[in-house]
Amino acid sequence: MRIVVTGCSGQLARSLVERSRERADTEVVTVGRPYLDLTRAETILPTIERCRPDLVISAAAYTAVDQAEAEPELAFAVNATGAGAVSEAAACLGLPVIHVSTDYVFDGSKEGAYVEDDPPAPLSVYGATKLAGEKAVAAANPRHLILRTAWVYSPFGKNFVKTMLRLAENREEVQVVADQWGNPSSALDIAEAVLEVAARMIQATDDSVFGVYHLVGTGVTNRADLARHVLAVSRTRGGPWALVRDVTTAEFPTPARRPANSSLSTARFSATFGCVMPAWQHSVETAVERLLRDGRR
Ligand SMILES: NC(=O)C1=CN([C@@H]2O[C@H](COP(=O)(O)OP(=O)(O)OC[C@H]3O[C@@H](n4cnc5c(N)ncnc54)[C@H](OP(=O)(O)O)[C@@H]3O)[C@@H](O)[C@H]2O)C=CC1
Ligand SMILES: Cc1cn([C@H]2C[C@H](O)[C@@H](COP(=O)(O)OP(=O)(O)O[C@H]3O[C@@H](C)C(=O)[C@@H](O)[C@H]3O)O2)c(=O)[nH]c1=O
Ligand SMILES: [Mg+2]
Repeated sequence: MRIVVTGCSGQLARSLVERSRERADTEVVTVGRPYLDLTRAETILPTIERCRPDLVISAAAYTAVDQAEAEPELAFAVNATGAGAVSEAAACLGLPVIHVSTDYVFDGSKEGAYVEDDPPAPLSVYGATKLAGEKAVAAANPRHLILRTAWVYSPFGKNFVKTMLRLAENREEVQVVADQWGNPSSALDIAEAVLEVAARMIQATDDSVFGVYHLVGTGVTNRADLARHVLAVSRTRGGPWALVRDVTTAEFPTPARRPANSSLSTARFSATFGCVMPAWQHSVETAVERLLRDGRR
């Protein structure tokens, strides 16, 4: 099977490429700017068509959560209009689409884990544009999976795990919010699960598998405890370390509001696809070890 993924340098795109190399029957091709630009609708269908894929993964997005507050039009163009156009292109070519969305569609006021049917109520421009993207993707192509993930980290690109290692190099202490709870998710683990379900989607003869699913690492934590785990692993492997001081969100103001609890239930995904994600602690350990060994890219 040949899969086209939007975005070339993205964490998930690069993880999909890496994981596909372990599968003889799977080829992943990434397409990005300038050839496929989500803000230039006319670039989308021809670029995807040229790759002759069996399935499209819509992973490219405007992911700068704070920056999005200052440029909502661009974030909307990429995350909503652009995502919808990718889904429509897939539909035109007779292909199913897997679109990646976020925990930030929720406001974080729920006690316990969000399920797929809980009402979304984004607090940020990024969250609102991703929610609009979900709707556009679903409207354009009935053969869609919308996978909401969260707190993604990997050896690639920008992410919280790499930020903590970098900060610890020059600081004795880092201040991290302890009142934001969620599910740290390894892009490599997500990629593995996505390639597993991709095959199922291509073969699906009825529409029952299509829809919205939550797909995150197993277990819930807060940002400060995540940082502490990253740096504890780093220290035992001879890497940088710093003390993590708990702060409140009020003490660490940012342009975008973020949910206090955006933990997601993966019960629907596991029940449908028989796939359980590794514990977040274990995957963080693997990622930190690799980052210390191979350097941060
Ligand atoms: N990172 C996270 O914590 C989470 C991410 N998600 C979602 O998962 C998906 C993958 O995230 P992740 O891999 O971390 O993203 P990254 O931020 O690592 O990569 C984003 C990708 O989108 C591409 N992109 C941005 N704008 C455009 C555009 N106009 N046209 C074409 N491509 C564009 C970038 O291209 P370029 O290489 O040219 O910059 C880049 O390849 C996204 O949909 C995101 O919303 C969901 C939950 C958590
Ligand atoms: C760097 C840093 C951040 N923080 C806080 C700020 C914020 O409230 C929280 C997370 O900060 P970040 O900006 O690293 O992460 P953020 O950009 O909010 O990450 C989000 O990205 C998008 C794409 C998603 O879809 C989400 O699932 C989520 O992963 O941690 C600290 O408390 N201390 C620090 O030193
Ligand atoms: Mg292969």
